[in-house]
Amino acid sequence: MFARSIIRLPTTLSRGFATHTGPLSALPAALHLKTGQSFHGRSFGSPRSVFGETVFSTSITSYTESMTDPSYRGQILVFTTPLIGNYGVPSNNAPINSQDVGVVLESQGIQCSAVVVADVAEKFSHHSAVESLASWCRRSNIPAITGVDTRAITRLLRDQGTTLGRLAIGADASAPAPASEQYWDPTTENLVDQVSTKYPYQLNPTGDIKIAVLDFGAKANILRSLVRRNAAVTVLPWNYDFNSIRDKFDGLFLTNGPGNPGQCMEAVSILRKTLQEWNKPVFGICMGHQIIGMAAGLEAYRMTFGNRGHNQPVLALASAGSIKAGRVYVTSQNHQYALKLSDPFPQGWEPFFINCNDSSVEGIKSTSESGKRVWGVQFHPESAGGPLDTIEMFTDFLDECRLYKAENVKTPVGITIDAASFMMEQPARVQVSA
Ligand SMILES: NC(=O)CC[C@H](N)C(=O)O
Repeated sequence: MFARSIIRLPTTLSRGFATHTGPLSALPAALHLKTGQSFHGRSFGSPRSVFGETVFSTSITSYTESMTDPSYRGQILVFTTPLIGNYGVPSNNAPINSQDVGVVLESQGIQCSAVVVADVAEKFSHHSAVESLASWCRRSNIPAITGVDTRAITRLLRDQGTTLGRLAIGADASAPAPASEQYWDPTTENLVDQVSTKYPYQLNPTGDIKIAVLDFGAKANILRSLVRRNAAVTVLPWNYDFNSIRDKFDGLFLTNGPGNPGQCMEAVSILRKTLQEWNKPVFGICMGHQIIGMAAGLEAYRMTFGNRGHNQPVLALASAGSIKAGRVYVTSQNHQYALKLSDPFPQGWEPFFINCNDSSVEGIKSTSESGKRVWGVQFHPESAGGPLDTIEMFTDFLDECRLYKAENVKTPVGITIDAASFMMEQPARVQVSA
């Protein structure tokens, strides 16, 4: 349905651009859904078949960032934008310096299980591109399908909800679809444990404010956004006993992460204790926000098809820092779960943002009377990709940490974190994610 001619630039337009063509394989491919529907097309990635949870994203750009976002772990990612791959894939090697988080994209490599596109661009053109989407998928062992009607798939997923699927490649594509009990459900596993760092590590150790990060599968741009604002960041495994070392830090940050937050109850109990006994600022994004909410006494539930895209409008219900009550911010999102809007809200907490499309809870905060400084947002202020409407929330959080540190003489001003005193044995270079 999407004419192949739309990816052929007239020679006058393409002249002067570095354009490249990646040969596509002729292997057949099929996307099977557990609910019985199948879509047939051509393979352009690795020649292997996978199971996964089939989700769609409405983002029109940043396929490289989405595919490397660890929150997509276990998922077959359907792009609703018809032409994907036209600007290729950049090198993921960041220059080594003190503010380096080690990667250009959102983690070390592709995190989703597979990708589904209507029309993969065989030609790509961008000054930073080093390879085509097809070659990146093949090199990363990630299967991919093109030539399928992604509008029809998306309409199905919107009606029946996120659905377990199988991307079958080659001979598997012509074989019958798997029986419904054969579909693997990634949410039954603790995906966070697969992508969280196994060892603590530090970034920008000379920064002026010491922030601990509980890593549920951090997007690199969250770490960059903290480091670029001069935070000294210590990244900890998701279930690290933070309370045993919390006095070394001026603030705590909880990252995004894949799967069901119910798999992370260990982190919920650690945080519950932190919130009861510690008054320093705490900020969480997406999975981090869900963990904060659960520790505060709210319930998390699974949405029908979640929110994945870069144009989700959220209404601020309260003012804090750069955020003004009554304003609508356009946000980047990738989530399947959300916090339930309870009435009344747990004591000491209030809703912070609400989604303008589906009224889901998009943020919570501690009330000013509570004496706490805690925020969680369901959306991604760090973007990558998406709009930067709420990026200053990182500055707000670090400003609060600096203020608290300045006002409380008992905070560890001048204490140098002796990493060896609490870190496990670790390799020389620890990856941001598995
Ligand atoms: N981006 C995220 O952190 C996603 C959180 C959680 N895995 C969800 O789907 O709701």
